[in-house]
Amino acid sequence: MVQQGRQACEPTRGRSRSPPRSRAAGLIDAVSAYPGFHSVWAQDTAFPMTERDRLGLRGLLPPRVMSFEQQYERFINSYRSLENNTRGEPDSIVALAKWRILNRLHDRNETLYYRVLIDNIKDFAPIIYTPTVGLVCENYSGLFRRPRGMYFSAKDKGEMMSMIYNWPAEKVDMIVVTDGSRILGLGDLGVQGIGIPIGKLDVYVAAAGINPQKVLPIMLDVGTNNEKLLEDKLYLGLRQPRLEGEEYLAVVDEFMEAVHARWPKAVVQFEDFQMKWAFETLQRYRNRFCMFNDDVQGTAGVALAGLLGAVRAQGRPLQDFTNQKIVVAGAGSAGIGVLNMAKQAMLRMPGIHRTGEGHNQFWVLDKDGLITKDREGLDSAVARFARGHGPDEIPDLHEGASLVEVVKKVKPHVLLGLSGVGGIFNEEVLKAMKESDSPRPAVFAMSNPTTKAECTPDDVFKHVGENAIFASGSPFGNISLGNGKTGYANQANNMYLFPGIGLGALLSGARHISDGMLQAAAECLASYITDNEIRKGILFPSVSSIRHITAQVGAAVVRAAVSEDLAEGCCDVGPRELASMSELETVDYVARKMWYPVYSPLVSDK
Ligand SMILES: NC(=O)C1=CN([C@@H]2O[C@H](COP(=O)(O)OP(=O)(O)OC[C@H]3O[C@@H](n4cnc5c(N)ncnc54)[C@H](O)[C@@H]3O)[C@@H](O)[C@H]2O)C=CC1
Ligand SMILES: CC(=O)C(=O)O
Ligand SMILES: [Mg+2]
Repeated sequence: MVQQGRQACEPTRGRSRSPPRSRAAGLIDAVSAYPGFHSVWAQDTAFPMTERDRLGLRGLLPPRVMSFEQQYERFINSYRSLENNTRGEPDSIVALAKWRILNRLHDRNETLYYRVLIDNIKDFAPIIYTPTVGLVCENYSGLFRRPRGMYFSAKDKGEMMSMIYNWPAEKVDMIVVTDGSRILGLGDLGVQGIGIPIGKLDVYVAAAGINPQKVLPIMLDVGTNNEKLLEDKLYLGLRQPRLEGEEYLAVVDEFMEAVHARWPKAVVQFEDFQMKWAFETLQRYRNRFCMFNDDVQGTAGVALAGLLGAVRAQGRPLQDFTNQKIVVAGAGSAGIGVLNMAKQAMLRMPGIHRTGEGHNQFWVLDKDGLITKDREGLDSAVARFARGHGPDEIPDLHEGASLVEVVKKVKPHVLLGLSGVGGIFNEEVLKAMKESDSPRPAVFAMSNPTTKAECTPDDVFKHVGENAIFASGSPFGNISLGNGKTGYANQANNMYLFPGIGLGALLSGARHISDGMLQAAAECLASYITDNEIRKGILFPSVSSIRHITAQVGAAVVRAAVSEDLAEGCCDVGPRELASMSELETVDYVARKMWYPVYSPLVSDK
């Protein structure tokens, strides 16, 4: 019997990942056959003597057997020394050094890596996720040492159905796939975008307790339009312009069919696709496969939770959401996703049926300014939110009006940025927000990574005032406002939701991921924060509680799937058992399903 980690579901026994059952010269063969193998089963100096004998490792390790705790402490000490030794160096150098040390740990001992990550998620999320993951993607070809995940390229057309069986693990539960076309706010990074699925799946392991042997990061390399990368001698991707139209869709179709054929129950998360493909693929696959688009749907839920928090912070009842004036800078996949979900939420509020679909509390800007009905060639997804003219339109703003003009005239309750452009909430814009009609003006600078944030918390508390509420996509530190007061720098990132959406979808065995499941996830996050925290300006819980939050969100998603009759169950728990669970029992069930990293005997006598 082979084990690693602790999880209620049976651990994966992959083909080449299966550890040897007797004296294992085979261990070495397997290590060379697949580079990920070693780190999955490795315990390094913690291998007990009995296992060293059985695995043929006696003499290949120093004689002293260390405990897991000692290895853990040794790593944390090295990490802290690195922090001390790099103090004063440029941020990017320090961040990459930290990423390297963590990545090396991952490559040699996955169990220790994930334990360190889970226990220190607040410290390490900014390294394995935003903002450092952005820097890693920008430099990926140069940083490359060993592969993680799978790569399907335009040249693999017709081969994907057999290629998918090259992945050595027998079972895969969670897949994050990108085509690298819009990596954070950094644009087209081609094959180098693989860093994003890797980072998102590390968050899945840490937050949702998905067994790392059952996750699969995937890059669909359909070329790149990034000239700098095409000219870079080290660039690891296809050197050709991006496929477009039917040629592009044929690649994604073939990939989705291949995944579904091998792992019909796997949840597929689409990540960082440029807007046109984000929406097109979502519509194309969402009723056929268990998939979702994190940028469109995960972000929307997190933003909605923040918007509802901003209403509560004003001391207003939630129904007052329908009267909130919201200015959104960015009409891309994330911005439009947020607007759609916020609009749906408004339409569900009591009283709104009077005005219905025509009710428009949003002012949306893109790179050409305010979007009005005068704009030519508007995409239908955006047109829904275009402002009109006439006596009902107060204030009357012209097509293409600038952000500062819009903020000055609208006096919004919330200013939300998903533009991918750093610094556009400048001093003039923030000073205009001071005149907001809200007693707690809210500014959400949600673009990533940090360099692309529309503003910083310092700017907000300085120019908008101490009553302001701030949230950003990448982490910032809180601000001391003097007199013992704190300006809270909330992190409004889809990491609060996607792990719970994925885990809930998986455990419910849902055929697809419905709007109701996504809405349940958002409402669960929104209700997580207490009134007392909200009054202080805290809209989102600490990242340190992410595993707890994810259990709650996951359970909310399971229950929604059950109530919509979409759940088919998972492992040995069927839909009837899921339906019979109370709310608390569902949370408990979801939490018990989470994998937790501990060493287990690799070889037992059975
Ligand atoms: N905090 C979070 O959880 C998330 C943050 N994001 C961030 O949101 C940003 C945008 O992502 P997508 O919508 O997918 O990109 P996108 O490329 O689809 O859309 C960007 C939009 O911003 C507009 N824009 C550009 N310059 C502008 C300006 N000066 N003023 C107003 N609008 C401007 C563009 O015209 C476009 O409509 C990225 O930085 C991404 O990292 C995305 C998903 C989740
Ligand atoms: C957080 C995220 O998904 C993004 O910035 O694209
Ligand atoms: Mg994303």
